[in-house]
Amino acid sequence: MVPPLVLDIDGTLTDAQGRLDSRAFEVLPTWDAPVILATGKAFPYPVSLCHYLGLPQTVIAENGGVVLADGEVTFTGDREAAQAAADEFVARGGDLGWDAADTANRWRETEIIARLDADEALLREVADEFDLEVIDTGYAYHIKTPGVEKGVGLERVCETMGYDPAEFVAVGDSVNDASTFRVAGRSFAVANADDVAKEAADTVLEQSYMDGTLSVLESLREEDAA
Ligand SMILES: O=C(O)COP(=O)(O)O
Ligand SMILES: [Mg+2]
Repeated sequence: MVPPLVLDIDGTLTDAQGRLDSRAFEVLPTWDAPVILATGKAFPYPVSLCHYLGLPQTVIAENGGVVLADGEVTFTGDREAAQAAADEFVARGGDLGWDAADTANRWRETEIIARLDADEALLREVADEFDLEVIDTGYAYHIKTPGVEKGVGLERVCETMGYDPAEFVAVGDSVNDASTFRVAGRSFAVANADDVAKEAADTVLEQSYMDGTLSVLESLREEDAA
């Protein structure tokens, strides 16, 4: 049997331009074990990706703030505090880089994000005053509740569905994947990963983006066939 997978989306299933790599449609629907998408993106993104991949909807969104397993959704993280911090950031002259109607925050339930060209020092200063943290995934700044992490989300999925986290193989590219790497049995950082992810991973891959991810999946299939 191939092992179950927990996969990051941006930087891991995408290309360098952030587009989903079409090879995901070949390899993931035919994977003969659970595939969990674990992302910093808002809830609708991984849900729709599962839908169009033809995968059961088991997702970790908003860096662990939202978990869907066995049809049950759980939310952790203080959205109101994140919103208050974001409002304060704007009141002090900061710019999140999106307006209220933007899809980046519109469906976000447990945290708020800012574009990477936002004033990072001010964002961190304000977040700190609200007992929140800021993480930089390479795709956005996330203003979030400390302790809400993808790895905790994976543990929740496993509790709900009766899986063992140690059986999972994780692939990811950034700081928000480090917690997943600690919980999963085996972990791989793609070559484009940031230093935190590379440090946390068991193995740093030679190839970037979906090329790296596919190299893991191919070797897992080879191990299974051996
Ligand atoms: O939402 C982000 O900032 C990054 O998303 P990811 O966790 O799928 O890489
Ligand atoms: Mg990523």
